[in-house]
Amino acid sequence: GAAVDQKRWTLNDFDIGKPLGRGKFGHVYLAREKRSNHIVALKVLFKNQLKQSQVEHQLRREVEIQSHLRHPNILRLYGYFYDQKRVYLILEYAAKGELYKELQKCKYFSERRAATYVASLARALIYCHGKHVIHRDIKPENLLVGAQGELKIADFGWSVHTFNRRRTMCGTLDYLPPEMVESVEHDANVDIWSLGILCYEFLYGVPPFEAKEHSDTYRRIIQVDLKFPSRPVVSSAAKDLITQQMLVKDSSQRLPLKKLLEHPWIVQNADPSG
Ligand SMILES: Cn1ncc2ncnc(NCCc3cnc(NC(=O)Nc4cccc(C(F)(F)F)c4)s3)c21
Repeated sequence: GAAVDQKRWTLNDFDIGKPLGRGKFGHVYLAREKRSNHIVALKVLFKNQLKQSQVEHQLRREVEIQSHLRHPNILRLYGYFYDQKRVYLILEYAAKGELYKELQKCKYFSERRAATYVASLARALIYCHGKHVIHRDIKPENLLVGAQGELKIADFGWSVHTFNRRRTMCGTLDYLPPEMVESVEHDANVDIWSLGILCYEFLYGVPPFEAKEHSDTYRRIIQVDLKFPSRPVVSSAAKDLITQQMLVKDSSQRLPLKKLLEHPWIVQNADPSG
């Protein structure tokens, strides 16, 4: 609630629990806010690393953007605080952890599970785009799973408000659409491309343009050099959605997210509760 946002937090307000994961800039811990017993995730970032990488402005933008986003499939950022050496992000705790670990464990997802996740992501992105926010870094590492198995998009460290579309390269290459790889102007349609990459990866266990060398991935993206392995067997409805509607080079020809939710493959396979 409002109280959570305005209060000046300090580390003393929390009991720190087990580590949940480690990122490039710091670790994430399970934590409990002492007064409310509210369980949260606490991401600890080291100021000197943020300074070295000149990303402080991105962090401020993330906190600003996230403070206005409220959606069941978007991980909440409740607030932040800092001390001498560190910045702390107070985050919603996703009890079932990182989606990519689940994907590694079961190699690939069923069409029902993949469609359910894609529909949840589409609803979250429709909500973000409605607020002129594009995430730009939709990949399994940024997807978490809540206690009821629901998907949560996390880490808006690369998100921007669409009025200032930036051209910097961001995140891993695998999920970037041609217009970002060619670093031309880009808009909310970049997230539809990334959702197409994710849909492919949910169904096959690997992203479609994966290659040993960056230069090969780059070329495969630009050429939309898409191949479907013969195993696992995937319905033609799913393949049509990916090839005809999402991984389309001309960003204006990609299926609008609202239409995606009406696509037969989604309607027939996605669990409506998300
Ligand atoms: C692993 N795990 N398991 C359960 C669980 N529950 C909740 N959270 C978890 N993990 C944390 C997920 C994150 C959410 N938001 C983030 N935001 C961020 O990391 N931002 C950020 C960092 C460094 C630099 C920049 C900058 F400056 F470049 F912008 C921005 S990380 C969990």
